[in-house]
Amino acid sequence: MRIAFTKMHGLGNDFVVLDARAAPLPELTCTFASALADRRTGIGCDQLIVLDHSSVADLRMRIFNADGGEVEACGNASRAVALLHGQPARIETAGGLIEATPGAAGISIDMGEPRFEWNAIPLAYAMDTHHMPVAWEMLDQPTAVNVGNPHVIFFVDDCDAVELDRLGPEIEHDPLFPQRINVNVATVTARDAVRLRVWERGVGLTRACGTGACATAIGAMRRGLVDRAVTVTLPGGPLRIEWNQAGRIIMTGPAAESFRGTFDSRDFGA
Ligand SMILES: N[C@@H](CCC[C@H](N)C(=O)O)C(=O)O
Repeated sequence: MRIAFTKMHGLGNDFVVLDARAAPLPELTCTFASALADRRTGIGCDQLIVLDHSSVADLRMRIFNADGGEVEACGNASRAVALLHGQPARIETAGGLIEATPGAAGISIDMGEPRFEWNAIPLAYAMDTHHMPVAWEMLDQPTAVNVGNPHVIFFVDDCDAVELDRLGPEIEHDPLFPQRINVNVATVTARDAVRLRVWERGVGLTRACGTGACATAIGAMRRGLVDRAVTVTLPGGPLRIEWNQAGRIIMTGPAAESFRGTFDSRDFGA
């Protein structure tokens, strides 16, 4: 079966986007998703995004990490999908309904409300999620936030100095996190500015993580380290994050289309 795809990215966090509304797709197995995402033998991406019809929104977005696992939310892909669809757009995800509108500095996404309860992160057992009494070497007392998907955030003096490629996988797979976790290391540089690096669950180090930026901004606001609107600068560039009066997270930033193509599904085990 020949399948059309669009290659897109948000700040270098890249996606292969398939549209099940345009033509039928093969079964979306873990093997198929990870084969497509493989940068040596596949098309290569951080996430496979599949669009489909929705009965509650304008469209539905399914998200598969590079390891093939299906997950609930992806901030950067939300902007990419909104760019493809046009805004305003209401997008159904496994993590909840999100809304995209055109913003002065790119596309704004209402990512919904953050959750902080230990079993909403989720953690394996009850614990204070604001200052978690845990440590992995020099990374200690993180905060945990669920913004549709699970994040743990460590505030450090210099996030560039953290060996995230070594500690990220260890923390991601710690039994404390029954659904695994996205690992964020952040440095607050001003009341409205944060630097961030992310080890993404099911992917590894990425150029940018939209939900990581949201979770980190909320974690920093909750600790009183920053004001209610901040610029979070990732290796791929900046995102503006606001926690508005209604308690909702608004993420604003760019998205871009890279190229379009087709592939034969049999080349990827489907
Ligand atoms: N790159 C994304 C996050 C994708 C999902 C994440 N790896 C997870 O497993 O939850 C973003 O921009 O938010």
